[in-house]
Amino acid sequence: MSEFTKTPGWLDWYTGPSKPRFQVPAGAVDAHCHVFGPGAEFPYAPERKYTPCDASKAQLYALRDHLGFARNVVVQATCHGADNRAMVDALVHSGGKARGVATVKRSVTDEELQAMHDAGVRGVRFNFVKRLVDFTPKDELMEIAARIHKLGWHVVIYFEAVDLPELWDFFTALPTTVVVDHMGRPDVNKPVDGPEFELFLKFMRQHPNVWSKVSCPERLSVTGPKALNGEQNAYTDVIPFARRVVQEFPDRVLWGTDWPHPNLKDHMPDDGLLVDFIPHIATTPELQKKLLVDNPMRLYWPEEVTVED
Ligand SMILES: O=C(O)c1cc(C(=O)O)oc(=O)c1
Repeated sequence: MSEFTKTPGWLDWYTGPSKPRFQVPAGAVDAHCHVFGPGAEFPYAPERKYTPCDASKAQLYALRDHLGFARNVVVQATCHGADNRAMVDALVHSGGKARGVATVKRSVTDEELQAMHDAGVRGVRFNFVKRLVDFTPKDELMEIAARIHKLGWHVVIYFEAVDLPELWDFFTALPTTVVVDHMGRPDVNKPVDGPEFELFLKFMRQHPNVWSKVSCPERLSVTGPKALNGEQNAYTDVIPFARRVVQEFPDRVLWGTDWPHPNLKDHMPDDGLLVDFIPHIATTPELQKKLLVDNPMRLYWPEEVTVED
């Protein structure tokens, strides 16, 4: 029994997801998902801002198989702080089918970084969403970025669209590949060709080292409809934003389920229907293969990618 009590109102992940109608290409990667604990084995961090339900590696990998994916990228969830044991445990029990993104402090040693690398970690996450984490000084983050750069890792950044102007100089000074979580959380009430999203597109246009996850429509959508009850046209208000990014930057986009969907307040999506969202944003087989196979393989399993000449 876990000693942890979930945050009031916590929504658990959806049990019994539907089988997607959209068949993902062979070798597809779910490039953004998490494990939570289980808390009895991997305690949640004292500094966490929420206490989730448990979501184990076995449950994650069962979902992977059910949805037709081949691999996962497990991103350290903020409820585990900089204690990466649950995520690393998931990687080492994946049979080489999972890579990870860690959260580290400046005090992390080179030996610890190397051990994480050996387990399959290939990036660190810098989080600027105030409801999720306390502020880490930018000079500390820059120091971490310089160290992980030497390992060939990248930086994953999570922030809200309104904060991009303030964070611009820091982000554009990062020496690594930079992967933006959930398209920088655009306000989809605003126009797709308005100044806020234009700034994000400019960020990607001017900086070829910046990639984006076109994930989390269930989090960004205001008007839905929700991915529930067989809905094949879910989250239509998010489609123009994600489609725009996929079309303009087809070689720098990633997709992930975001399972087990931390902190959703309104509904918990059927993950099978979330997969059916993909062809609405990557509209051709070529774009789908880049999004789901070629791009994540290049970033996370480059040693398996054969370069065609
Ligand atoms: O928006 C969120 O609440 C959220 C939280 C986390 C996390 O707690 O790590 O990760 C995500 O990708 C999204």
